[in-house]
Amino acid sequence: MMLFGVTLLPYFTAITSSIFCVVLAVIVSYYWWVAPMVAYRRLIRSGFSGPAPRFPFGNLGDMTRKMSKKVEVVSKASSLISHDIHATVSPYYARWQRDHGKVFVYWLGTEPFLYVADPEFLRKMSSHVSGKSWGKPTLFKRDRDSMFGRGLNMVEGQEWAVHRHVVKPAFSPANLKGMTSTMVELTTKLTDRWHAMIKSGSNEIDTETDMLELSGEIIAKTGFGLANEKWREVSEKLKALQVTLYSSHFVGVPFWQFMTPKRIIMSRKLGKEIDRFFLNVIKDRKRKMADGHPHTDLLGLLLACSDGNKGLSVKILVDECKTFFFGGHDTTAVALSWTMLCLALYPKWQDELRNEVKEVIGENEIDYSMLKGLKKMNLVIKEVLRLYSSSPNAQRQTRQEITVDGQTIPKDTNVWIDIVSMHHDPSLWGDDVFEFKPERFIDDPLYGGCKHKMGYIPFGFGARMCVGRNLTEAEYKIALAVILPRFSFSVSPGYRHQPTTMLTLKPANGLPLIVHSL
Ligand code: HEM
Repeated sequence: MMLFGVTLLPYFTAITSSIFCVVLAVIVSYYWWVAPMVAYRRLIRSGFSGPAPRFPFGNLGDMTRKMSKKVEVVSKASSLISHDIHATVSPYYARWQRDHGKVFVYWLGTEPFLYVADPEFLRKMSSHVSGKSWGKPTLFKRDRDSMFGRGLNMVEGQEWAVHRHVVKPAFSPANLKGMTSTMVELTTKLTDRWHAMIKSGSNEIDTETDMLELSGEIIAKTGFGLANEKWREVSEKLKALQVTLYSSHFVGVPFWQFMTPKRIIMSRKLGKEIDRFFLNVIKDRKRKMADGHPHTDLLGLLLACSDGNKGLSVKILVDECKTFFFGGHDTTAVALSWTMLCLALYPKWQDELRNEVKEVIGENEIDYSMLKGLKKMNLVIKEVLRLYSSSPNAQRQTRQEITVDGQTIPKDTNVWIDIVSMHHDPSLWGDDVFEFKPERFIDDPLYGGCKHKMGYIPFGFGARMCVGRNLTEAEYKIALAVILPRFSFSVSPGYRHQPTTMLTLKPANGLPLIVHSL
């Protein structure tokens, strides 16, 4: 392009690039600064306070700094193990609570979150919101896409209602009854291995690893009909993905993906491999179903709903498989692991449960209908899930403006509900809050004497409450009913008590126990 003999192309290119940069800068600053700041100011004007954020890291600096100074509750003698774990698991929340109360605003990068550890506030906030009207934080949907995609725990609105309706029957008593013999068979296989190890002179067992393996195999066989050892491969990949996703301290910071490229590449790679695995599982099952194979397990139910125009797409089927495979084994495995620890710490309860199993089941084959007779075991599950909630928090995003006692929570606000904090709050549970006391659930089976009904929520709350809780109960009781009559166990001197959050609440240093055959 020429004007008065001068070529205009370089000017034109420079002007276009400048306009492009200005527009990009406006979009970026609007998206990452102006919009979150507007939402933040509305929360502050409504009376919420919180630690001061620093652009672009928000409060991540404090969170990672305090994380590295995390108190380590180390134990050589089991009497030194403390169940007062909130300040160990989330030291920053414990500290901010002291300064700002049980409801405050903090920032993950440029995303403000409303932190809630006050059950009355939670009740008021959620009382007029249906399951369909809750969202999930966009930040996590994006970050955890390779793990959950658009699986049940991440979707919302009508899509959530459809998914939930499809998967619910998989956890019906009739289906759980059908899974019992597989659960017994797999736990017995594990105990045979323990007997062999003990015979060969090695009686220290990493219970966490074994519980993960057990519940992985159970969900693989009962939920997806995977008859071979292939599930181990996907279980390993999901574990690696979990570690990869938790390896970044920059979640929520603009362009943070570029700060941790290895993490992004690794999580995408693992995500794709897991997708491929489940795609093959789905194809295989479709072939079998065409040959008349029954389909009452989770995968069968999902596939039965995938036919026709309104059915779940193959992509969503894969996402649900990932969601349930991960959700179905990690949570139950850690619940079983913490239970083994507590029973090792309190031999009185170990004996009581062992005697109960002998009374209720005796020499008979375990049948699903017998499980409800394990009443003391019920008390123990509840107390373990109070002290060591497998799911340490729940998250929501508001899809409508909500007002609580005159304070407005704007639409699209991220909400972080700290379950561990509420389960360890002396003002809700009394002076014995840090004691392991399953008997607190005898007179009050649902809430264990908690002063507020929303103060005990190991499986979440409202219509989005955990869909797999009956499966957990069955698996948990069957595993203990097989293990307890065969073994006694105590805490290994090598155990270092350090619960930590990695999506679920895990023992950071494994869970070695000393196991003896009975
Ligand atoms: C000890 C065991 C378990 C615990 C403590 C647990 C805890 C939770 C919690 C706290 C939530 C969030 C609820 C909310 O946002 O209000 C949840 C949701 C969920 N859980 Fe579990 N869970 C366990 C076992 C399982 C199992 C065995 C499965 C599947 C086989 C499962 C699948 C899910 C799914 C799919 C959701 C999302 C539900 C929805 O959004 O509608 N969970 N769970």
